[in-house]
Amino acid sequence: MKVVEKFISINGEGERAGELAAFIRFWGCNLACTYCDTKWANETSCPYEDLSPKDIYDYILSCNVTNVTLTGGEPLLQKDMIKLLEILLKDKSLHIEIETNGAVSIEKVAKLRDELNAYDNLSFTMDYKLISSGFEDAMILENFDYLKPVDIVKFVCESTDLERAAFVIEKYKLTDKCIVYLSPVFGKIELEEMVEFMKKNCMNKVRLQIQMHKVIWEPDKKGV
Ligand SMILES: C[S@@+](CC[C@H](N)C(=O)[O-])C[C@H]1O[C@@H](n2cnc3c(N)ncnc32)[C@H](O)[C@@H]1O
Ligand SMILES: Nc1nc2[nH]cc(C(=O)O)c2c(=O)[nH]1
Ligand code: SF4
Ligand SMILES: [Mg+2]
Repeated sequence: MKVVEKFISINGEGERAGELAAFIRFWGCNLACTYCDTKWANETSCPYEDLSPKDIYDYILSCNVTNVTLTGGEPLLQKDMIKLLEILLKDKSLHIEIETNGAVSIEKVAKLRDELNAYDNLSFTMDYKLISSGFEDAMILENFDYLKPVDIVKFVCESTDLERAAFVIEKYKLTDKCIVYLSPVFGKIELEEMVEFMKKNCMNKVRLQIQMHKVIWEPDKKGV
């Protein structure tokens, strides 16, 4: 599997924000979002380590942390992802979070989670890419069918995206299915504007979420 960086940090996003996690960042993506903060990881010239699922599990064990974030790039493009998850899910002490872009089917992973009844050990944080990303047309809407209450759908927004985010949340009744986040494209929208929008649109059960690691460290620092 193509790994461009691996590190321990606090998780800056998601349900376990603030908790320590081992991060595995995989190389390559099928999208090229305008705002992507890890474009470097998607470049053909980006160096990577070729690690087996077992190598990755051994690294995770060596970290001595129980949360694991699989990210990228787009982690679900890695051909051994199911093998990796089969190994990780045998270890009931781990909680695995998969950051995915909504443009790759989550069906196989979701079905593995069903088979293993592993809802306490695996969750998706899936983006719904909005207009400003340039990739709304790539969204696979069937992915919504596989989401469970432990999962997150995240809408990363600029000002021009807010109305569309509210529309999609309502149309697919996402707050009834899973956790829903609105998150700013870093530095591109005032947080106050997002809160005012949430108030005006009575966005109950939707949460504003900020990338904590960009507050703690320089926003483009790698490995944190
Ligand atoms: C780098 S992506 C990797 C995982 C997957 N490719 C995806 O897009 O979900 C991880 C998360 O960072 C978010 N992200 C990327 N660039 C961002 C930015 N400039 N501001 C806020 N969030 C950003 C993405 O929307 C996604 O939720
Ligand atoms: N600290 C920290 N938390 C994160 N949560 C999700 C991340 C990601 O890049 O997907 C990330 C990241 O890059 N750093
Ligand atoms: S899908 Fe994720 S990794 Fe790919 S370009 Fe968009 S934000 Fe970056
Ligand atoms: Mg990141």
